[in-house]
Amino acid sequence: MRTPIIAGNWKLNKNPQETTEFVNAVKNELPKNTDVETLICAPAVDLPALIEAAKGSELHVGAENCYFEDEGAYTGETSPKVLNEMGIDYVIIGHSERRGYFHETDKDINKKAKAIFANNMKPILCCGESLETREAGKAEEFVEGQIKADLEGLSADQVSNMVIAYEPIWAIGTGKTATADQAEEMCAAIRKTVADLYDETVADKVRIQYGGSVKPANVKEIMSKENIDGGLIGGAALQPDSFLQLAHYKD
Ligand SMILES: O=C[C@H](O)COP(=O)(O)O
Repeated sequence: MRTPIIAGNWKLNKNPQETTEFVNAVKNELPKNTDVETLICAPAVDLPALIEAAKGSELHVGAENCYFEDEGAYTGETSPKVLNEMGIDYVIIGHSERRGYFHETDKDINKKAKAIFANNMKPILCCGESLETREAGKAEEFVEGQIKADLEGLSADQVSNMVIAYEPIWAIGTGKTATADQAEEMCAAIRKTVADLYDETVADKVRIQYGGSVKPANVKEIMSKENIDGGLIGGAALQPDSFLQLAHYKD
């Protein structure tokens, strides 16, 4: 039985004070972790405020990115070792905005996944195709390639415990959601890729989220699909009311 995970990805939004205000507004209203796991992934500068405000609540805390080295001469990067020491649970890797704007490759993403596990945190691995790739009928093939490259060398136990987020680029921040059936079809294909690379047990355990214009109005239908175990949500996770509605999609 996979526990659903509703995660906010704040991207480059909010300062530490706004972070504290958000968490204080939601923390006593969240579902029990055993029912629906909730998570906020915030910019690195907001993480101390996020961790402090979330203490003792059901809310998990995550980073939006990290580097693959723990320390050294890497100006401007964020250490996975320090994220773990701070109390971070999850780190997003491979978001299409990082692949696109910051030229991150599957090799970088694979190294980051290994560094995150080495530091006792869990990666949320994003994958997803462009509109052009989808219209060429190559979405499954493209995402399968990303998954194979990004998971290379990870153990069955590691993959069982991570999260994969399917985020079609054409649905991010555009208001254009993939239909629940399109999202389910791709999440099922990702689970099959994991089964082919590992086995059915691993595929059955790994949690797969959908991301791309998820909002309170469509979350229930998306979450009703067999292979969708959660949402990775940008815009609709910025306001406490909206985040709480997403977290309580079962009610
Ligand atoms: O990581 C989150 C996704 O990029 C989705 O963003 P969005 O919910 O604003 O479309």
